[in-house]
Amino acid sequence: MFAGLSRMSKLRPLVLCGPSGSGKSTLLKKMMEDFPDKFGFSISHTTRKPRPGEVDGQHYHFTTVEDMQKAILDGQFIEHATFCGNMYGTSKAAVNFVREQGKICVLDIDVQGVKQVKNTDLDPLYVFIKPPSLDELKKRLTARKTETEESLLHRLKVASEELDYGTEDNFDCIVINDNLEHAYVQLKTFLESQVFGDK
Ligand SMILES: Nc1ncnc2c1ncn2[C@@H]1O[C@H](COP(=O)(O)OP(=O)(O)OP(=O)(O)O)[C@@H](O)[C@H]1O
Repeated sequence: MFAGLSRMSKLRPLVLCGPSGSGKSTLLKKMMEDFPDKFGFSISHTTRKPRPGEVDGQHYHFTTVEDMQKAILDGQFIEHATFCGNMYGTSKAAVNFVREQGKICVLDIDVQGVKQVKNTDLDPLYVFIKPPSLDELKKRLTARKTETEESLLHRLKVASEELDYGTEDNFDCIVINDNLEHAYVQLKTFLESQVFGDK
C-alpha cells in the first residue's frame, strides 16, 4: 500500500498554461516525441454532441448538461468551462486513470482553469508558456492562419490579461518561447529536475 502510494506521489500532474498562440501545442509535441512513455492525457467530458468518427470514452466522455452539472456540484471535476454553449471539463477520475497507468497527466488549460485547479487537492506542477511579446504573439497567430480578425483580437485581449497572471508566484516554471529550441531546453530542464525527479 505504501509502496503504491509513494510511486503514485511521484506522478504529479503537469499543468501547461499560456495564452493562445504562446506555443503550448508546439512544445507539448516536442515533449511527447522526446518522452513518449512518460506522459498521458486525461479524457475530458463534454456536453457537445460527438462529431463523426469521435468515440465516447476515447476522444471525450460525452455527457448531458444535467449529468455534468450534477457531477460538478458533487465535486467530481477539477476544472470546467463553457465554450460556444457547450460545457467541457476534466474529472478527477480521468486524471487518476492516467496516474494509475504510471504516467504523468498533462493538463493543457487556460488561466481560469489553473485558478480552479488551485482550489483542488490535485497538487500538480505548473508551467506557464510566455510569448516574447504581444506583438510577436499577434504575428504567430496571424501566420497560423486559424483566426478571423475578430477571434484574433479576442485572443490578444485575453492574452494580455493572462500574461499578468503568468508570474513566478503562480507558476513553478516560466518558459519564454522566443526561440523554440531555447524554450524547449528550458522546459526539458524543468521536467528533468522537477517532474521526473519529483520527490
Ligand atoms: N518559438 C517559436 N517561434 C516561432 N513560431 C512559433 C514558436 N513557437 C510556436 N510557434 C508557432 O506559433 C503558432 C502558435 O503556436 P501553438 O499553436 O503551439 O500555440 P498554442 O499555445 O498551443 O495555441 P492555442 O492555445 O491557440 O492552441 C504556431 O503556428 C507555431 O508553429
